[in-house]
Amino acid sequence: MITVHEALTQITACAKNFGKEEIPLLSATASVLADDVIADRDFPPYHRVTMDGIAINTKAFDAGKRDFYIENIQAAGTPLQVLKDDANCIEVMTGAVLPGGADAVIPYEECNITNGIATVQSPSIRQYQNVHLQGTDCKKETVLIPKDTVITPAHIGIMATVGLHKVMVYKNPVVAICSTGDELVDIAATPLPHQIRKSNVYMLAAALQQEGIAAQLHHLKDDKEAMQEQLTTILNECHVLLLSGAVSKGKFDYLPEVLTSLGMQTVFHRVAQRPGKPFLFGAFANGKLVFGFPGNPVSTFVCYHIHFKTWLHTSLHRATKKITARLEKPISFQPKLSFHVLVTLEYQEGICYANPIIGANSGDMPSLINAGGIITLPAEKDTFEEGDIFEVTYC
Ligand SMILES: Nc1nc2c(c(=O)[nH]1)N[C@H]1C(S)=C(S)[C@@H](COP(=O)(O)OP(=O)(O)OC[C@H]3O[C@@H](n4cnc5c(N)ncnc54)[C@H](O)[C@@H]3O)O[C@H]1N2
Ligand code: MOO
Repeated sequence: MITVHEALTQITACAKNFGKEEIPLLSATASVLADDVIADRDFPPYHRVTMDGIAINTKAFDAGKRDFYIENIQAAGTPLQVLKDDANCIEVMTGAVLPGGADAVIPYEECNITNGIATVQSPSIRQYQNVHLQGTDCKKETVLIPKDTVITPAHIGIMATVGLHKVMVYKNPVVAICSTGDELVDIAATPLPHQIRKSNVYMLAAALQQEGIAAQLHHLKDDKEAMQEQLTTILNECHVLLLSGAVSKGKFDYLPEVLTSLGMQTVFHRVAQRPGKPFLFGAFANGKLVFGFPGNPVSTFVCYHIHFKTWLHTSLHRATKKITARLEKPISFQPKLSFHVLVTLEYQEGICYANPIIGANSGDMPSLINAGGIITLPAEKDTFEEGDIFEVTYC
């Protein structure tokens, strides 16, 4: 049985490049940028007026002039005007181009305007006051957002400002999710006493939605031939297959055998971890991958977040969001396995505290309700103290 570290190394080595694609700007949030976003012009692109008022030449003010004849009005969105006489002024609006010949803006609050003359009341002024000078935020051709950045709404705004109505992002893999097991019924059905609803696949589909991936859901019967047929079709239509269940030692856990008969090479089966010990990872010669998560809901959930997300994020050049937190309660754990502990996360006075959620077992779906993250405790130790600091994977 391999360690979690070895499993993650093998999974990372199977990271794939699914190419790039251009998508509409408004569909790009949460995708990963595949090209740098470059400033198409200076920011701001012209000397931008930042207060409504009058634009004057400071030399006239310094020479003692206070009464300025108003030549014209420069509204935002109108072409550049030029002072005909440096002793005059032009009324200007916020967002307008600073008129040629002017080098300061005096807000209306500091002027008196009567009969077309603006009398400046400010005791002193500064050159370029209330002017956002061209190129001071950044120059044309600057890399504004480097590739490999996860796109946020703020980035959408920046891309809109440089005129990108389409964005080059890394292409997501096509993911199929299969539930397995004859005890599982549709979520809309009323289960018989010996049945349960196939909740795990919805949990996986929802987690993938957070990555911007719409996965296809399927169900495999506990029947070898039917499984073989269905898997052949499903594998033809996806890059990666996520399975929940049928990977342990049960009499009807045919999946590993069926997948092998279809040509899958087992990269590893069983990892020294709890939950998720029977986790299966396989690869086909054509590059298609299989993540076989153990069916218990917490196992499926943890294997997705610890293992699949590592593969997905490496493939998509995306960093997995992690923080460090302090253990709020001591934990003891006997078997020599890495222990993935679900935790709640809470901030107190700026420090993040991780409170372990010790569920009944990995079939305890409700233990996921308050889970904010997962801490992976190393197999080499069995006691972990309150206050110990660990890296947390968000979930
Ligand atoms: N003899 C052994 N038995 C088991 C071992 C072992 O090493 N030796 N490992 C145990 C561990 S650990 C786990 S985890 C489970 C994993 O078993 P499978 O991956 O084969 O999963 P199933 O038996 O199909 O299901 C387990 C459990 O989860 C429920 N389940 C399955 N799929 C779904 C779904 N889509 N939605 C909701 N619930 C699901 C299923 O009904 C079972 O209750 O094996 C142990 N046994
Ligand atoms: O791994 Mo099983 O994952 O302990 O329930």
